[in-house]
Amino acid sequence: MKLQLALDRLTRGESIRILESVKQHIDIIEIGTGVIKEYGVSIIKEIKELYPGKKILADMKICDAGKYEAKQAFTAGADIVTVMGFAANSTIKETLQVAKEMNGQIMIDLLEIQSADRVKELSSTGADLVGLHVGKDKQSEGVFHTDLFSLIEGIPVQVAVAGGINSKTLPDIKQHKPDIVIIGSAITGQENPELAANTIRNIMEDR
Ligand SMILES: O=C([C@H](O)CO)[C@H](O)[C@H](O)COP(=O)(O)O
Repeated sequence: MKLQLALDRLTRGESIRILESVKQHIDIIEIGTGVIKEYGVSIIKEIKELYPGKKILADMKICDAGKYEAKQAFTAGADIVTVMGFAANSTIKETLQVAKEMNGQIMIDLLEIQSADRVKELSSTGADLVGLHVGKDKQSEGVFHTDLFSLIEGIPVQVAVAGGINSKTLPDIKQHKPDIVIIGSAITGQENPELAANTIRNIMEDR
């Protein structure tokens, strides 16, 4: 199980300060959609250069012009790029093709996808990594719940989970053995991000 740190709603300086304090606890650095919108894809390049040993996920949330946007992120140094599960199959396929050519990976964000049939269809296009995700705005109605795992039951995909996950909800989520746990605010929004990341890592590792 890998820990992905989501850098959202942060400045470049805040992102790097937090990364410096938590780097030993995390496996994947997610550069949030808003951060990419603020600084452009050059922030992907900058963070990859600072942390060459970490996988970088660019949360591009691609929903159209798949080839062009996936290329932008992979060229800048992303290892994984997100594409929305509601995008047209042609968009999904184009991004998967770019990932193959550029030795990267696509994570399909299942935000607001409610049908397992759609996940099956995505899997049949070649997608092998999906994200079960409760969006920031919807978290006021409830954060990530393990019920969401039913969407991928029996479908041969790796799974990431995201949406307000914290040290209290993680133990239950862990029982479902997700491949990647994505955590943002429960680390970046804390007074002591290093302590928060360490606590989360300890839960993941049963320490
Ligand atoms: O993808 C995300 C969201 O859509 C905001 O852009 C977050 O990175 C993801 O939800 C994890 O962040 P937290 O919910 O703060 O843990």
